[in-house]
Amino acid sequence: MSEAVTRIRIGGTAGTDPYEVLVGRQLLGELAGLIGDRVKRVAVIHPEALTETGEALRADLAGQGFEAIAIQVPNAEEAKTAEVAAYCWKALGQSGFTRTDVIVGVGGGATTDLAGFVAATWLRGVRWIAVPTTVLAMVDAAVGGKTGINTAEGKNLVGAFHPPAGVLCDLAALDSLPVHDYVSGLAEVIKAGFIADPVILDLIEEDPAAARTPAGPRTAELIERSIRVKAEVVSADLKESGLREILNYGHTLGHAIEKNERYQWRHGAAVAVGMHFAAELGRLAGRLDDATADRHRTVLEAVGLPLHYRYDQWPRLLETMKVDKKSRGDLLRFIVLDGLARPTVLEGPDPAVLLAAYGEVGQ
Ligand SMILES: NC(=O)c1ccc[n+]([C@@H]2O[C@H](COP(=O)([O-])OP(=O)(O)OC[C@H]3O[C@@H](n4cnc5c(N)ncnc54)[C@H](O)[C@@H]3O)[C@@H](O)[C@H]2O)c1
Ligand SMILES: O=C(O)C(=O)C[C@@H](O)[C@H](O)[C@H](O)COP(=O)(O)O
Ligand SMILES: [Zn+2]
Repeated sequence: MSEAVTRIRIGGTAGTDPYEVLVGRQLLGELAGLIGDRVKRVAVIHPEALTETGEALRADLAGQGFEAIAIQVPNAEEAKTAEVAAYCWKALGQSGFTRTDVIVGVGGGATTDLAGFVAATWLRGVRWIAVPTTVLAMVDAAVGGKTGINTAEGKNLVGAFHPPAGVLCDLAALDSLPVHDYVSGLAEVIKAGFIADPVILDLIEEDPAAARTPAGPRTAELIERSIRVKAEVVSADLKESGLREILNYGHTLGHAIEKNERYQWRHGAAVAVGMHFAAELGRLAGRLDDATADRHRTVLEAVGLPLHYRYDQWPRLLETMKVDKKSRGDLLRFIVLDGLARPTVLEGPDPAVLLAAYGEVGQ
């Protein structure tokens, strides 16, 4: 595993400020520099599971002269609610947080999505820094500026594009991550492999058991390659006017499953089932070759991600998918593959083809 720090630059086009994603170990020394020396207050937003880390960060920042507060939020999707955002706004208000102050979001993707959203909305936007602590947050959620919360009607329905000022991926954080959460993050790594960088798939297939652990010899490479895929896409299309939609591969069904499970499934697990569905859809629509479609099953299964979901839930899933963010009016739109690393949009597929694709996924 590489001990060097890798720096991946994002953005800097179309009027957005560029920033860097740092990948390595013992990166927290970089935090104060990113915050900047004219800043008075810092709020560290962290989940319950990372109480010690959040408090240690707060104390360290206080020791460096910042007025630092820690805001503890619930774990996982419980944090992505309007109520929790309001709780954070209250904490910021009570600490006199101004436009020049900075939010640090430390945690998994749910925490960084919330922290970024709070930063986007407080005083119409303050700077924020992401310190992702899961594979999924490092390779995807903390990178690219999509922030948001869920509502009763669906996933990520309220949010803003608000890129961070920097992202610190300290690989040491992954050592405490439960294996279930580690593996869930691999779904987005595999997504990056199918949509843009097949070397990722080769590396996982070489040794799937090693891919399931932070101690694996390819951990840093898998994470860095996935970040580079995301970096390239979001640098070209921050606000999803076109290209960025490819990052939604597997998410149309995945988000519907998450909602159907009342957010008790991990995002990555739902996206894994969603990618299996998208592969079958691509195959049945005559776009995707059999070998690449089959490869979805083998690679997802090899790392322990799910491929199937309840067959009887199809009508409910279909209703939810109709209001996916990629839909336009009554037109359902899916990201499918024309081949390996050739993502494209499939618009308005025949309902019979959709059902047949779900026939491969449903059990
Ligand atoms: N904004 C984006 O572009 C984007 C991209 C992908 C996913 N997401 C969002 O990310 C979320 C999923 O993120 P996730 O998979 O990281 O899950 P998560 O944030 O729900 O974290 C999973 C669990 O692990 C805990 N945890 C986090 N880091 C830990 C650590 N180092 N050690 C021990 N426990 C730790 C969390 O508190 C939580 O209980 C979803 O809400 C998804 O919608 C957003
Ligand atoms: O960054 C993006 O764009 C993505 O689509 C990445 C996804 O992995 C991520 O789950 C994202 O939050 C989904 O966005 P949404 O706009 O479909 O809610
Ligand atoms: Zn995702």
